[in-house]
Amino acid sequence: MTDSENKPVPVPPPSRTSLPSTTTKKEYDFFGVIQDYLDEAAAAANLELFVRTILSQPKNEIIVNFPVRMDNGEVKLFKGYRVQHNNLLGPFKGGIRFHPDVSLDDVKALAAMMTWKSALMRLPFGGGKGGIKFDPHSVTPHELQKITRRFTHALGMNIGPDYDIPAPDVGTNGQTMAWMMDTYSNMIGSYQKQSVKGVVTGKPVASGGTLGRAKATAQGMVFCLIEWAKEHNFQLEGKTMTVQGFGNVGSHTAVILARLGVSTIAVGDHTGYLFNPEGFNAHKLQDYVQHHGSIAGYPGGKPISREEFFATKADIFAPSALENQIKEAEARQLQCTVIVEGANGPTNPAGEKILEERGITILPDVLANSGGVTVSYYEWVQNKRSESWTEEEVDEKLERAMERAYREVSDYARNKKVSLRIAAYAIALSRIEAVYKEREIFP
Ligand SMILES: NC(=O)C1=CN([C@@H]2O[C@H](COP(=O)(O)OP(=O)(O)OC[C@H]3O[C@@H](n4cnc5c(N)ncnc54)[C@H](OP(=O)(O)O)[C@@H]3O)[C@@H](O)[C@H]2O)C=CC1
Ligand SMILES: O=C(O)CCC(=O)C(=O)O
Repeated sequence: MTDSENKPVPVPPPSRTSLPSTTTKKEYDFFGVIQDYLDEAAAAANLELFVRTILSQPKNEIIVNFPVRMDNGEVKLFKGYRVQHNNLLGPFKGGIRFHPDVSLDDVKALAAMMTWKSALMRLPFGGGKGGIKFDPHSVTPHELQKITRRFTHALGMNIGPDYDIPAPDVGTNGQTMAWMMDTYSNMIGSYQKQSVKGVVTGKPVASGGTLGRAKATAQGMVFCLIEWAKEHNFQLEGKTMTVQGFGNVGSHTAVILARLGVSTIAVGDHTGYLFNPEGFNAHKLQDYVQHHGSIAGYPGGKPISREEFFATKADIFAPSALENQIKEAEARQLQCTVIVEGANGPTNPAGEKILEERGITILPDVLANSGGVTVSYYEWVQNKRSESWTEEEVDEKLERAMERAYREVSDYARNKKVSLRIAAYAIALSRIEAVYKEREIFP
């Protein structure tokens, strides 16, 4: 094939402005960024315009306002979202975020990314995402439970084990999923009041969760990094890493990589950043965060500024907090060889351009963090079949899935001369397109 045959065919602009946003314009247009990647990947994959048009907006955007009586007797109104982007390949699937910055447009971006992730990983799922706009750190455990249950009740039949299956994301965890499952089961579960385990994934193991889901996103990132390292003769043992966000994804990444001889020398969360040139004891720090809620006050590191954190020389950077963290300034400061995106959308396009110019590799979110939804699928299958797989079985399956996905993305990127991110999007889009075409939805 000649280079000119490989060139993306220009296609007309998409219909992204056809539907107005229902939220006020934010400083960072996350959904717009995801649409720009969609355009770029659509051109690389020579995607039919009708497919791109369908995928440019979510199928359903659900907004619920629901009241909760707080511990002091006051009734507060909360705003929750569930965006169902696409369900061509299977039920809508994706996490639930509790965070003060949750907005409809951001949830739309995250829901679209779930559609690409599921397709890339060959899962029989589509994409969805949800959230509630509030700070889970600012309420009591009792209030948190009531907010979760009220939200689930407000969503009602908009979720379901064969329709739309939530999972944890920022600010939520296995406990949140157990409350959601219980509320849904009580609401829907027939006269026998059966547990509808498959309505959510990421549950605690005793409540029908799978072994290996808690660490799955991090484990998938590590498998992806190992594949990249093999391809580039990059010896992981003895390398250093910095991690932004020390919750589920960030802390497990540090713990798993520590076993492979990678030392985490700087970490950060919303309370600040810490540096330890000798390397943190990732296990101890994870334990500390689980008991104290953040890294603040951890005795094993020196407080540093955000700028110092980004300028810390380390071989690997694992952004594992929120979107739009690596902008132009951070991209210039970073001194790593490879970035493994645990967070969704941590690098903005301006930052990405600079990183590319500087020769820093990005293992993109839709590939690198797809271990979470992949193991969620394993959990859903176990729930359907009333099975319990061992952690080894789960890890082995995940390893094979990540190896295959990495190979496909890396080969595509090389052949088509596009970034790993655009390659991952393009592969996903082509799979979705093939199904739309086979089903001949516009006869
Ligand atoms: N959980 C999963 O299975 C998956 C998660 N992801 C993505 O990974 C990322 C992290 O998710 P997860 O680990 O589950 O969430 P958690 O809530 O467990 O952890 C989030 C971490 O990010 C930190 N953080 C929040 N805001 C900031 C900020 N402004 N600056 C620095 N740190 C901040 C939090 O700090 P603090 O606790 O102090 O607020 C916390 O340490 C998200 O982008 C999510 O979408 C992707 C795939 C799957
Ligand atoms: O496990 C899941 O279903 C969703 C994980 C998720 O929200 C994500 O990959 O961003």
